[in-house]
Amino acid sequence: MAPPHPRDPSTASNYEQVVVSHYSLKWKVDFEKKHIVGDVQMNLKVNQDSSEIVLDTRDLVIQSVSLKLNGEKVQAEYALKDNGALGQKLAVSNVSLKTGDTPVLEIKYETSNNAAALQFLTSDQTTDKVAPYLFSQCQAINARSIVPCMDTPSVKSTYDAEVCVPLGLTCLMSAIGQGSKPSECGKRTVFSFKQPVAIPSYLLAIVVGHLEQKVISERCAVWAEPSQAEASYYEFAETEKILKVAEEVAGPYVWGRYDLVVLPATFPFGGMENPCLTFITPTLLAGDRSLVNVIAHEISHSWTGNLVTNFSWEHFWLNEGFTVFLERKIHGKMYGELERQFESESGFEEALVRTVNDVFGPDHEYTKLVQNLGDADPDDAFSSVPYEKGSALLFTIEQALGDNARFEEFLRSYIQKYAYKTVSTDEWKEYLYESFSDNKVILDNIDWNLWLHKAGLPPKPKYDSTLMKACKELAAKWTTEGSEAPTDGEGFVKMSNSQKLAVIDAIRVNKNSFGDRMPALTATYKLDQAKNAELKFSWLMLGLETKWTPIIDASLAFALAVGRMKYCKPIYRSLFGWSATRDRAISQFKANIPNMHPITVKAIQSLLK
Ligand SMILES: CC/C=C\C/C=C\C[C@@H](O)/C=C/C=C/C=C\[C@@H](O)CCCC(=O)O
Ligand SMILES: [Zn+2]
Repeated sequence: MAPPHPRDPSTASNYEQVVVSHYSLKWKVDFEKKHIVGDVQMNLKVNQDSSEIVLDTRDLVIQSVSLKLNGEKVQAEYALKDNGALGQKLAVSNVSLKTGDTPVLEIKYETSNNAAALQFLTSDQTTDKVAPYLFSQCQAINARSIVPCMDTPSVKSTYDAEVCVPLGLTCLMSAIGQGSKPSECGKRTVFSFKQPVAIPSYLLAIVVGHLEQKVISERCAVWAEPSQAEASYYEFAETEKILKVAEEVAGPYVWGRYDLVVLPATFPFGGMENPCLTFITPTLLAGDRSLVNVIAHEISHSWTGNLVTNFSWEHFWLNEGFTVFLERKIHGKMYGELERQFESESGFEEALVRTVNDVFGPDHEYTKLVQNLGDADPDDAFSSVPYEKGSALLFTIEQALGDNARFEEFLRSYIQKYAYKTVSTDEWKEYLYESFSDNKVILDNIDWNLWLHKAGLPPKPKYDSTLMKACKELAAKWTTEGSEAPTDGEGFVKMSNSQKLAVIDAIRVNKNSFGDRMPALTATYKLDQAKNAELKFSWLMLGLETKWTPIIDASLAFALAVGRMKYCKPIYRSLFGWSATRDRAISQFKANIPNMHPITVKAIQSLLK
């Protein structure tokens, strides 16, 4: 038997005694004051006798708290107490709750105007500049800044919501829309939602803005500001097709709708798997569908993450490593096994090796697969390690077992077993051993302690390098001293976008022998005109790493325009670390703080410490 769960360290809630089964939200979005005025009713279930209910909050102004048991109001006291990096805990005390009780707790509150989960944008800060905009990002522990809650992935609850927004704006949530009606005063619109599948708090999400919908299929649509609607529709037209392949791999899709919303450029991530409504960065609008792998990733979360959820953020790799693995399984089905092998090897070399060796260093705690977060903010530990080390572990196990079809069968049964639940690393491992009891010797050969609990790089899995070989050979022509660099772009032009990226990344790895070839590389491959954000980013980084001064303006401009942290964080890190650019970069960053997402500001500020 897997050992009992250690407590989730990132929540103050007493979820072992009491859980929230349902949240009923009434929100009024106030763009003038940049806050939400909220009323939440929580249906609780008492699992162990308790004299208190403890919730997570962050910067909330609590106006009233009332508790009812069997429809009768009960006397309760409440107090807010500082909880360090985890916010403030709200304890409702002096109550007598018995196992089996189902009390209802109602809290009226307001969010602060620097709520960690929210970015309010003025009209001028949006793409179309016609209306203000609001979006949320609750993962990992920011839901507590928009609603008092049990902010732990180990508690799953259904929710419904009524959200009152200014007339003319559209409100979307991580739920199924139930329509809208004019508010009582007629000056606003009230949108209603229901999420009938129990979700962890980090999947609560809201967007309010001037949005247009483009229908992709019966269950899929894309939402965007009108000027980006057509381009978004083109870019993500394959969503239904990907969803169908995902169902073949992972099982039936249980969430009803799968919509996308293309957010403003300040959105800090590539995508966020909010149920029924994935949030997407506009940096995916490459014009040629070349970055649609992010959609396969977010779709995969509909099973790994949203249905089978990591027990705590210490087991985040169970969300992300599995999702990357599934994303590449889907690509393998769509574009062939060689493509899956190539993407897996690229992920290992470009993301994992770089993060472990260059960003953290091989002894760093955050390079471990299973984390020991203690009272640290889980956001601080976020990196590509759980994504790539996690998926490399699954790749290694699949290869060792030597039967891909059976391993896929195992994935489906794992999803079925833990659907609607949470899972820890020990539970997953125990189920793996149970499923492959006839292959125990093979599993025992895996160095579990090294993979799960040691810092640094794991052994590199054996990939089929057919597609990677061509990239490395082309890159070598640029980095072999004494050899003649290519003078035409022919070989490069014929490659897929991900291969092009692998070429530039391989040059970055061997940049010390690249010399002064940056102008020639840029001109030969027209890299200064790249529309694909991944390629553009890699080109900028190569320029910065080789201290090519013409790259400075383009890098500053990219970091200013793009709030996706995957890009702006390494660019700022590099600019801050180069004496020729440090002062300019710091003043650009500081001047831009009012336009930036609070999560991104915090991340860039940490580079300056
Ligand atoms: C070990 C770390 C434990 C927990 C961290 C959990 C969440 C971190 C938080 O900062 C939120 C992350 C959200 C990520 C959303 C999407 C990613 O897949 C994007 C990856 C980067 C990108 O493509 O832009
Ligand atoms: Zn993900």
